[in-house]
Amino acid sequence: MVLNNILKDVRPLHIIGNVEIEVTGVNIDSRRVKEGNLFIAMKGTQMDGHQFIGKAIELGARSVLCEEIPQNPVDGVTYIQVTSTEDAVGKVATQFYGDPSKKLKLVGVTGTNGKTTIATLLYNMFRKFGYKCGLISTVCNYIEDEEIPADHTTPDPVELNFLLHRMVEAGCEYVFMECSSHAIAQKRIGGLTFTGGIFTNLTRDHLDYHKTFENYRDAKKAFFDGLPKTAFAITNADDKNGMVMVQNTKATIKTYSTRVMADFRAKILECHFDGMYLEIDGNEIGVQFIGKFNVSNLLAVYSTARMLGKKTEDILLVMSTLQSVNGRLEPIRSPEGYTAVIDYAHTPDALENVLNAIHEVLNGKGQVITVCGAGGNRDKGKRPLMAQEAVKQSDKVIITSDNPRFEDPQDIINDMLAGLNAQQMKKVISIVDRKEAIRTACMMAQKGDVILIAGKGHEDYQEIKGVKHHFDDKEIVNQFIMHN
Ligand SMILES: CC(=O)N[C@H]1[C@@H](OP(=O)(O)OP(=O)(O)OC[C@H]2O[C@@H](n3ccc(=O)[nH]c3=O)[C@H](O)[C@@H]2O)O[C@H](CO)[C@@H](O)[C@@H]1O[C@H](C)C(=O)N[C@@H](C)C(=O)N[C@H](CCC(=O)O)C(=O)O
Ligand SMILES: Nc1ncnc2c1ncn2[C@@H]1O[C@H](COP(=O)(O)OP(=O)(O)OP(=O)(O)O)[C@@H](O)[C@H]1O
Ligand SMILES: N[C@H](CCC[C@H](N)C(=O)O)C(=O)O
Ligand SMILES: [Mg+2]
Repeated sequence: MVLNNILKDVRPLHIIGNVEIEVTGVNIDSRRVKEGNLFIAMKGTQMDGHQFIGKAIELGARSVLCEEIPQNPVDGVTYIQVTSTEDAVGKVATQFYGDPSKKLKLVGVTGTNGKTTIATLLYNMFRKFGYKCGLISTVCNYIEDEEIPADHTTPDPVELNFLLHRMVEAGCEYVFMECSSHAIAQKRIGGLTFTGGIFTNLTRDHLDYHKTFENYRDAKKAFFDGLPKTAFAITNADDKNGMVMVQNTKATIKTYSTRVMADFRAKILECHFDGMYLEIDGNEIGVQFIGKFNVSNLLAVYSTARMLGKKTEDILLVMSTLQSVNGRLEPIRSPEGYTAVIDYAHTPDALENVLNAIHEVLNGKGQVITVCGAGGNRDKGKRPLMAQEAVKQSDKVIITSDNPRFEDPQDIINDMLAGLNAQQMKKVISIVDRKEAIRTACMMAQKGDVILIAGKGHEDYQEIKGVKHHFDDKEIVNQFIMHN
């Protein structure tokens, strides 16, 4: 593609060189540059991409998009200077890949918890309707049946547009994607055209990155501010920030709620270990999910399907066949009669909700043993709060490691323990080795008890000092259950 065409939506401050050259690819990482690529220099949180311009040219970049043109420009290389490469990158990637989001019905999901659940359930539902679909999520990306491993919840703009382009080529009509707050703040979704957006909820997370709750909220809100008039914005009226999210959007606003008046409503009629009976918009339906928060998730799915033109009866029929998403409230029954539940809860709010869900079903008939930790190099403020939530609704708590990343695992555990008083500490033991912690929980559990293993869900690794070691909560539980 010709460079000038890729630059259609950006406003260059200054250009050196020829813009009529052919571009073979767009790249934000010098290490991946190939002959004829356009290299975009991004100012990151760790490094400044401008320092890699020379390296990118050595590897074959023939054009460079940057905020500062280097002092000694190389002959034969085209330099385009813009005010913000972060602003430009999405627009450039979109053009390079033929504006794929315009050829798809793209729906984005944002909020602290529930994004993966909702996006995955929508993808499963629309495939059951018979459409070709794509999914962009924390667990894995999909182009129809093809699995593409995910590094991030939301990929960088180049990878994202490449994925969407491949989805167009594969004939996909609908794509459901998670929009993380990092991705919105870093404009990874810049240049995309959304058919609709969904807001789940807002509780504390990622304050290490966003610094204040208000910044975090505004990052999420920016997604709705950017939706076009033709799109829909579906928001959770039960969340304190539900209406804040959509107050400046141009899109058509729809609300969902399990508590107050809203466009789409649901309530729980009955609740068992195998599922719930719900009333959605006046219709009764059995679903294979437990937990109040899953009613909100299912309602968000229902509202979206309605906004995408599907009929109530068709939606409910498919909804009753949907099953829990990998690592989200996934039960494993032991022969001794206790149940281990694997869940990805890694925020105080998610822990509270998942424990609520367990108690709703347990109904006082067994003990709850919780195994949890907190991730390293992430929001430290949530650690004591997570320990408090675990203790509040458990009979025993084993505090252990999650992904320590570059921190000392014992320091993270100490941060968690610092949230507890002497009385609460009586319920708690700490075991740094996560495998040992899970084994201990399995040994403690009696018939009728529930072990909650929280924080890692679908993850099949433990990240220690930059290395991902194979580690799968589900695999480990199954091992101990077999050998007991
Ligand atoms: C804090 C954060 O979001 N960081 C992301 C950001 O990295 P960064 O800004 O720190 O980049 P950097 O390392 O400083 O490098 C700056 C630029 O120089 C380039 N570079 C760097 C080195 C080199 O040799 N050559 C080169 O060209 C880089 O490609 C980059 O363009 O941009 C990078 C490229 O897109 C991402 O890989 C990186 O994700 C890091 C690994 C990360 O852990 N991100 C997490 C926190 C994240 O984004 N999580 C959210 C989900 C959170 C949730 O909701 O739960 C997600 O969407 O996954
Ligand atoms: N609507 C909800 N409200 C509160 N908690 C929820 C909700 N949905 C799911 N959870 C809890 O949060 C955990 C993560 O759910 P999910 O993976 O769907 O969220 P996410 O928004 O994709 O998270 P991430 O930001 O890590 O990608 C689940 O394991 C569950 O414990
Ligand atoms: N997307 C989240 C996932 C957290 C999962 C938890 N296991 C942890 O490592 O903290 C993050 O990167 O913060
Ligand atoms: Mg997710």
